[in-house]
Parts: sequence; structure tokens; C-alpha cells
Amino acid sequence: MSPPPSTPLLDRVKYPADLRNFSGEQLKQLADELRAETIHAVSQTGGHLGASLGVVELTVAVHAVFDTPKDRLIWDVGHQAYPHKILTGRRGRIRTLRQGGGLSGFTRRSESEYDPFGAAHSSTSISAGLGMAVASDLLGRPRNVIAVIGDGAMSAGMAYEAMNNAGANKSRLLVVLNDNDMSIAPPVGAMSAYLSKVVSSRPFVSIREMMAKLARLFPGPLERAAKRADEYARGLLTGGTLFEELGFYYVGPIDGHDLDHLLPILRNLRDTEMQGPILLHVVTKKGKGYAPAEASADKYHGVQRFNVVTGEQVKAPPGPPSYTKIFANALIAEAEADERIVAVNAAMPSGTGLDAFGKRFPKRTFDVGIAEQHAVTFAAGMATEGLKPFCAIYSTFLQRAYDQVVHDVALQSLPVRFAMDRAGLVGADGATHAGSFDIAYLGCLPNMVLMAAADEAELMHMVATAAAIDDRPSGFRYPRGEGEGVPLPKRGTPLEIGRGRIVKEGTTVAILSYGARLRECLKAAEELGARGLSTTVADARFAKPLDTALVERLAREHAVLITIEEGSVGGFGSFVLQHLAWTGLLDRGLKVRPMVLPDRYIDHDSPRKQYDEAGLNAAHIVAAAVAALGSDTAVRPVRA
Ligand SMILES: Cc1ncc(C[n+]2csc(CCOP(=O)(O)OP(=O)(O)O)c2C)c(N)n1
Ligand SMILES: CC(=O)[C@@H](O)[C@H](O)COP(=O)(O)O
Ligand SMILES: [Mg+2]
Repeated sequence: MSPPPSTPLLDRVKYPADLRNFSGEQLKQLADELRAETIHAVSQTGGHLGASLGVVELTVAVHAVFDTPKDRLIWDVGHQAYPHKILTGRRGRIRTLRQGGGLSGFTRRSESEYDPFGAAHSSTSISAGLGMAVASDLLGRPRNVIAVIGDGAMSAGMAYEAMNNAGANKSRLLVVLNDNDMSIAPPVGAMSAYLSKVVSSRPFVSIREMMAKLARLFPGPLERAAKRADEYARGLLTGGTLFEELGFYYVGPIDGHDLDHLLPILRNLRDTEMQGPILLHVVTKKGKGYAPAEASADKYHGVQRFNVVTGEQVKAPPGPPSYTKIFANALIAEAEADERIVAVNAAMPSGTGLDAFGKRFPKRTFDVGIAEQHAVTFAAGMATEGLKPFCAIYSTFLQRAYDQVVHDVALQSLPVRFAMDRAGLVGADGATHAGSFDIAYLGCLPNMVLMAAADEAELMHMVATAAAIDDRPSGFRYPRGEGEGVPLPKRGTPLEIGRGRIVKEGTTVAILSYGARLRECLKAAEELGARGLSTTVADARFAKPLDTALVERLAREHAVLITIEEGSVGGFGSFVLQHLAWTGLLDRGLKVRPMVLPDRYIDHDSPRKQYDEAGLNAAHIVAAAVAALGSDTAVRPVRA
């Protein structure tokens, strides 16, 4: 482990107020120390390093110029906020980042008053910032509001909805567009191409020219013609007209790593009395100042712990392939056989595995940018014409496209297939990224077929099943991380719709699993067996349509029925209970225990510990069964 860097100036800064009297030269040194500290900390924790390195100077400059936390600073996504955390009273805990009990990897209101808005899902900052700016006007509490948003996040509909609203509003809002020409992967789309054109047509506006323009922001007699000339010049020289057409005062592009530019420009923007929104376009490098990050294809967007000297990341011990990889391979196999299959993702080609699909079928793969809502309706459109779209979106990000799923897909019974990766608890990204709700939010929709994979072979069958379902929407969920290591078929076989399977026969306790808790169920069954409680374990495979025959059989033939899923209340267990209630099977003493995620958000930690916290591991299943039986059955004591 490399020693911590020497940081004499940073050591003097606990809060931003401590750096506000630093000279320009001192702030430059502070930025260098902050970068070294960020690299060292993330080398020990892993996390989103590249984005954070790209905003080191911007972070220093904003805190030096603005009066945070009275002035509100909002980081879009919040994955680039590590330097901000270090400067805002959290340096002492920075090496606990993303670890159980430690700092969150994103901004979070409960963590610091310097985080006025929690984030992790992208493109919310302009809306939240505008809300704060309007509140400050209405409440008569003057303050600056600064929203920092990346070029990737700028592709989402929300950002445009917010700019449309802000541009017609007189509230003061500073939007800093942090343009590093990267999303997680290289950014896609016309907006990204437009920004590149803006930057390349005039790389950086000179500071003299910029200051002359900024002077025009100050009150004083301003001739109409001069104003028009200014607008024309800004449009012509910087290509900033798109933002101007939306009602923003556009400034830039400027070098986001040059404090000699950032500081005076931010001071001017702070001091102007101009009303209405301003967009400052800064150009930065993702991974800036750390050679291995700058050189890597993803600019160290998200890294494991690593060696600071070599940049080499700690490799996990070799294990079974990930669910993501199995999904991608299974989809490729289906697409080889059916040329109507197409795949859509929203700025997550590697996360969803669709980068591999894209290599094999470049014309049948669509990365739409961070635009989940569009992704779903785009897929719906393709489905109307007979294509077979698979929409690969993490469970948590599909939340953003809920009305599109309901109104554009389900209501019209269009065969869009939702591949929901990151189902259940996801580890270090924490509650914002947990796939907790999809069973509940999709299960209530008529027309849906819903499946959850118990292991990676099951996932292959579910991909094949979804490919075969062509008259209504379907979805299948699978967890983050590696599979169970089960033998894999060459290709998946379509499952009988709405049929589960018995995995182990027993007589007293029945455990009905939906999804990847199956292994925990089998462990629990063994333990219960050792206590003299013969246990059946079944894999429901489908939440919708529910295997009612299986549910009824388990209910009739056992004293206790436990359902378990990696999801919230209102999901699989609720569907089972609904069915049991209406068939009268609850009326005769059956003890049903639906095990779901608890009614609270589970913080970042290892998935194993998160499931412990959630009460969904084998020991909890055993405890639930034993408690349900109570004194009804003589239970043998636990073996030592
Ligand atoms: C709604 C939503 N979809 C997808 C993601 C996953 N995601 C996190 S960061 C990111 C890229 C963001 O790019 P940009 O805003 O340019 O920030 P950068 O990492 O380049 O600093 C993506 C796609 C997300 N956080 N939220
Ligand atoms: C910041 C963000 O939303 C993504 O980078 C996310 O952290 C990716 O998670 P996975 O590692 O599960 O793909
Ligand atoms: Mg970017």
C-alpha cells in the first residue's frame, strides 16, 4: 500500500471557509494535493475515480468563490463529488467511501449540509437547482445556486425539461456543464456531437475576451445594438446559441482545469446582478492528472482498489461468469437464430453486457444515451413494426421510465422484453442503485410476463422465453455479480409460461423462492432438515402469471409456506398471498411468511452483509420457519 501523499495545504482545510483566503497560487497547489489525496483514498476503497479527478480544479474554484453551504452546490449524479467531500468536513472518513458504515459514493443530504441534494441517478441537478433558486426568491433568502452537470447527463430528457423551464424563468441559476466528452462509455447522440463542435470550433475563449463579455453582465446602460452584437458574437464565436435559444446566458467554452480562468469567471458570474439562468461550459478531462486513468478506455469511471504506482486494479479471484455476461451471450445466441431481435441500452453498454452484443450485431444494437424513457418507447415503436426489442436497463434505472412501460408498452400489449440487471441489493452503490421495486411496479400491470432467474442457466432459459413471447411485454430480473457456477446449456430453452419447479421435496415447511435467493433457500432447507423439519424448496420462476397450481399444492401440503424474493413488499409474496386469500387457502391455519426487503433503504455494504441486514439469508429463513411453527411442532435443537 503506498503511503498517503504529503498535503500541507490541504491539511489546513477542514471546510471551504478555510481556503477562501488562499491566493491563486495556493489554490493551484491545493488542487494538486486534493487530486493526490483523492487518488490515494480511492486506491484503498475503489469507486468512481475518473469523474472525480476531472473536477478537482472546478471543486476548488467553486468552493473558493461561492459561499457554500449557504450557496447551494449540486453535483449531478454525485459520483464526481469525492474531492468535494474531502473539502467539506469529510476528509477524515474519505477512506470509508462505499464501505459498510462509511461515506456514500454519492451526494447525500443526511451526510452533510454541503450536500443540498442527494443524487446517484443522473440529470436531476438543473431541476433541483431551479427549485432551490425559486425557493430562495420566494422566501427572500438570497443565495447562489450552482448545478454541475456532465455532458453524459445532459442527454436525458429531464435536463431539457429543466432548461426549458429555467430559460423562461427569471431566477438566478448557474449551470456548469462539465464537458469531458465521456459518459461511462464515449457519449452518443446529436447533443454530444454538438458540444464537440462547439469545443472544436473555438477550443477556448481567451480570458480577455471572456472578461469583456462578462463585463456586459453588469448593470449599466446597454445599447440594444451592442446587446445584439454581443449575442451574435457569442453565438458565432462559441456556438453557444442552442443554450441561448433556451434562454440561458452562455459562457464558454473554458478550460476547466485552469484556475486562472475559472476563478475570475466564477467571481464575475457570482457578482453579476443579471437575472435568469447562466450556462458555463467548462471542458475537462475525465481521469485528469492520473496517467493510468487518462490512458484507460473508460477513464477509470468505476474502479476496484488499485496500486497507485502502476494503476493496476485488484482482481477478484476467478469465479463463475457474471449474470451480465451470461445474459449477453444468451441474447447473442437468440439473435443468431432470429434476425428480428434488437437490443437497446441507455448509456450502459458495458454494464448491461450489450457492448458484446454490439460487437456481434452493430446494426441491431442501440445505445440511446442516458434516456431510459426514450429507450422504452423507442423499443415499443420497434415492436409495433415486428422487431423483437430487448431493453436492457438496470432495475433501478427502469424506474425512470415507468409511465413509458405502462402507457406505451403494457397498455398496448407490445412485446418489449425488459432485461433487468442489478435486481436486488447491489453492494457499494447502495440504496440508490438497489433493484428493489421492479417486481412490485411491474407486477401490478396487466399483460406482463415476469420472471426472475435463480441461477445463470435459468437466466439463459428466460432470455429464450422472452424471445419466444411475441404478443405481450415480458421482463426478467437477475442480480449483479457472478453466477452460481452451475453447468450451462449451449442455448436456453423456452420455459412453459407461468410454471415453476420443485427443487427439493419435503413435507412440513415449503419455501417458494422467486429469483436468486434459491441457494439460500436450499441452505435453509438443509438446516431445517437437521432440526427435523422436512422442507420443500420450489423455484417460482414466474411472478406473473403465477404458478397457481404450485402455490396451492405447497399451501395444502405444508404447515408453513415461506415466500422469498430480492424485492420490496408488494411483489411476489403479495401476489401469492392475494391468490391464497381468494382461494380460501388461508382459512385453514396455513402459516404464510412472505420474506421481502424491509421497509427501509439498505445502505452500501457488501451484498452478503446487505442481505443480512435485510434479513434474507439462510439463517433468517430458518428462523422464520421455526418461529412460524412455534410450539406446534417439536423442533430439535440446533446442531453445534
Ligand atoms: C438515470 C441514470 N441512468 C444511468 C446512470 C448510470 N450512469 C452513472 S454516471 C453515467 C455517465 C455520466 O456521464 P457524465 O454526466 O458525462 O459524467 P462523467 O462521468 O463524464 O463525469 C451513467 C450513464 C445513472 N446514474 N442514472
Ligand atoms: C454512477 C453510476 O450510476 C454507475 O457508474 C454505477 O455505479 C454502475 O454500477 P455497476 O458497477 O453496477 O455497473
Ligand atoms: Mg462526461
